[in-house]
Amino acid sequence: MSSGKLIRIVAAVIRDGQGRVLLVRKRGAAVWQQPGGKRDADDGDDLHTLARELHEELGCRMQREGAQWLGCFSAAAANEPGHVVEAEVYEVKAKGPFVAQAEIEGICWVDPSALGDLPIARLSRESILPLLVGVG
Ligand SMILES: Nc1nc2c([nH]c(=O)n2[C@H]2C[C@H](O)[C@@H](COP(=O)(O)OP(=O)(O)OP(=O)(O)O)O2)c(=O)[nH]1
Repeated sequence: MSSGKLIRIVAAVIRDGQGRVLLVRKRGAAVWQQPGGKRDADDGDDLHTLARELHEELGCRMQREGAQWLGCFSAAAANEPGHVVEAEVYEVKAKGPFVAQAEIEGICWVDPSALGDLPIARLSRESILPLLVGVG
């Protein structure tokens, strides 16, 4: 993808026992997206970024063991017009409860095969959630 400024993030797929996927909506944002975010200078690696972001957003503890890299995907960024988001995406397990923290307005669990007309960021709707249909 060539247009726009690039925002690099690390994003998480967290699933429940029924295969539903956890999405978050940031305060003031219109669309649902994967938990995660930009790397900090102090982060040792992608899983460190993810564990920090998941704790900040959801108050949960991520397990590094068993994390599975799903790929690197790009789309028009949801909350920053004119920017492109590029995400390293990992499926991870985390110990809940999952509770929306300050910067998060809400959380929801979606069935990737039945998204309906829920407003979902393009990266998730077009690249990440389709990978998960009928898997696990
Ligand atoms: N975290 C995340 N961001 C996404 C996804 N899809 C998507 O377009 N984005 C966009 C939203 C924002 O424009 C940008 C990431 O910003 P962010 O707000 O999540 O990152 P952050 O928490 O580290 O940001 P900041 O508050 O420190 O600026 O990428 C997604 O699935 N997860």
